[in-house]
Amino acid sequence: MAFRKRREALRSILSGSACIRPGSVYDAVSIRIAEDLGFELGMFGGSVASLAVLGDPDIALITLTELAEQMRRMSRAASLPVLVDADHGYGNALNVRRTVQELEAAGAAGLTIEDTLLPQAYGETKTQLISLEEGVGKMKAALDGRGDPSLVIMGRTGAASVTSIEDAIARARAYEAVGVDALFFTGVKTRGELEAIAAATRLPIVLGGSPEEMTEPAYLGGQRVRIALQGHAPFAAATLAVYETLKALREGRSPKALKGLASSGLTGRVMREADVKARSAEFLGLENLGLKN
Ligand SMILES: O=C([O-])CC(=O)C(=O)O
Ligand SMILES: [Mg+2]
Repeated sequence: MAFRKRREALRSILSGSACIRPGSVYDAVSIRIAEDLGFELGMFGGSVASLAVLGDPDIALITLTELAEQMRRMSRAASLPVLVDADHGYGNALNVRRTVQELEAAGAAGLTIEDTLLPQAYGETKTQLISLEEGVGKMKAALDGRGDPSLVIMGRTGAASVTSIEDAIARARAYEAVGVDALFFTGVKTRGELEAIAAATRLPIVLGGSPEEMTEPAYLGGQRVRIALQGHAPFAAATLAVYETLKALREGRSPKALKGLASSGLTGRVMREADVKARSAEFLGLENLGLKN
């Protein structure tokens, strides 16, 4: 699927009336699995990008080049539209513009730019925000960096849990006014807060994590929430699986006695083996490569 089609698919989620749950993806294998399971959208979180690429926590150590390269690998592996968490845009507003260009070229369907001060400032233990004015400059730069008008640009704020709901609303309205496509909120804790946000804004809403009282899709859809994240359990599951497998091997279990491994059928699907087989027959003159379907 051409990148534009992926972006249009994300746009149609945003302009619809339902709230969807994206699949958390972080590499070529996870995006193919999410695509095969019928997810409408992949979410490439900054936290899992950092884990998958560096094995490090989410503290803005990953570089734009590393993030974009991982996105490019996913874009090649599958055609599922992906929303990328582009953190603070890897610097000031001029860096944001470059970030948008790189992620667009890497095939992202959409991306978020947030107003968190990153990396963490010296001596500050709590999350800090940049000013509303600087946030607006970043959103304008993001829109200016877009070459394909179908690329979705979301303004993201965590103000709800850092300063106040009023501040989150003021920031969202300012980002809305400069032309972002959607508003992404983290730290919204109650239905009352979400309803205040929905009443004061007009763009589609994306929620990055929602507490128990806000998980009902019909309720969320009614508040203009079009995408609600649900964490990054797949990465945690994969980590445990690798841990348990290596531990069992280290303890002397024979590879044949291991549990919880992907079947050859599942591995073959993930590798798109049937396609490889067909291409090998056509281009290499190999009718039987011995590949399993
Ligand atoms: O975007 C998300 O999925 C939430 C987030 O900030 C991260 O995981 O880094
Ligand atoms: Mg993040």
